[in-house]
Amino acid sequence: MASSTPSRTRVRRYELGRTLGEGTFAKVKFARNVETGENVAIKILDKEKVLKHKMITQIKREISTMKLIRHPNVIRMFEVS
Ligand SMILES: Nc1ncnc2c1ncn2[C@@H]1O[C@H](COP(=O)(O)OP(=O)(O)OP(=O)(O)O)[C@@H](O)[C@H]1O
Repeated sequence: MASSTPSRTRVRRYELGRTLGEGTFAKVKFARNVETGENVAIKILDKEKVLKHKMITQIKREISTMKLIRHPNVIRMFEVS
């Protein structure tokens, strides 16, 4: 029997859901880890915009900072790829 559930876009082990917000260089989407069932926000960078505005160094710095922060009032970054 055919399933009526629409197929969802997958990024590695994450199943993408609705868009939560958009910034200048990225879109943030709701996502679900299909292995653990955990819900997360996934940030997808627009590579062309990042390169055009020479933002790579700043973005790498933001990633390094986020990796260091562990605070109950700050979002936790799980992985970067
Ligand atoms: N962890 C998150 N959970 C839910 N929504 C989020 C999360 N992170 C970002 N968003 C939403 O996505 C939007 C875009 O986030 P992003 O970090 O790309 O840009 P920004 O820092 O808000 O803006 P800019 O990059 O233009 O300075 C945010 O404004 C927010 O609405």
